[in-house]
Amino acid sequence: MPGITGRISHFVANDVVLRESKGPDEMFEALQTLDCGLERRRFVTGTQDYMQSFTNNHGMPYKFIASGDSESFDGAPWPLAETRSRLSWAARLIADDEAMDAGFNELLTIGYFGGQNIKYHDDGEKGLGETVASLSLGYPADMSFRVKHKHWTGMSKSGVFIETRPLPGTPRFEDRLLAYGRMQQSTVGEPTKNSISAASRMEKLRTIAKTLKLQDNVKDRKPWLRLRLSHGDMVVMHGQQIQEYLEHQVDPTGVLRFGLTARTILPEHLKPEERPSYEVLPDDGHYDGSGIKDMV
Ligand SMILES: O=C(O)CCC(=O)C(=O)O
Repeated sequence: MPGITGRISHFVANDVVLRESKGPDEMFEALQTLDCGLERRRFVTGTQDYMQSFTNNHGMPYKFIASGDSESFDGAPWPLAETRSRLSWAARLIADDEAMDAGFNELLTIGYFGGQNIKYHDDGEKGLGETVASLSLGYPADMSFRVKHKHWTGMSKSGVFIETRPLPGTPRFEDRLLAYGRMQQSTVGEPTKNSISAASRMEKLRTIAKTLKLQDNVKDRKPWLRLRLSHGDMVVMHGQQIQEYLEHQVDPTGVLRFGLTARTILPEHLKPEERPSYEVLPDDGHYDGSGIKDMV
């Protein structure tokens, strides 16, 4: 993606993948018959509202927008460990680094029924690894990515110029890039030739937003990327900047879909009381894509 270090990869399932043993067809069937403990959970934001869709979480706890306990992969319905293994395999192909050696340690399952969806958000919470992958089962869905509000307009909602490199294609890109470069050269600290106080820096950032006539106008902000996720497809998002600059939403097109998303929760970011009582072992790596390799 222009200006962003990172990759979004779409793995399109073919008939071999769909029909293989423990593949998406069997998983979809099983998720409808096994008790997966899907439930509507409350948002963690203090409201008493429930999320529309039905969720559960396995492996390390994920401090998601919805509250609720996490459960061990041991004893979980088989499609969940199978999904973890497939997503870890896909992510290793994209993220060729040690961080993926143990595979993902967390899996969030979302069941979407008639008309439910997940609105724009990012998966860049503190304490997450920089690779996130998901598997789609059931009705197709549209996954859309768009530039976040502040990165689109170039300023915060209170009118302060933001100090991150602008993305090509966003309003006033050239001017913002120049202003960004200049601001990078001045530091906050003891007054020196290049240094200014925090208060005058803030004032300067407001002035830049006004001078550049940045507008809090997002009507031209169309999705930058739209993927039609069919049954069995996987998506791997790799790179912290994808989550920093972009947000995504997922809109199922039919009455029943499961979206299973795996992440790496960095244990050092969990408080002792947040750690699970069970051990989350590395993924056993049993899925190796051999069904597809055998075709070639
Ligand atoms: O349903 C999906 O495919 C993805 C859900 C999602 O965006 C998330 O868990 O962050």
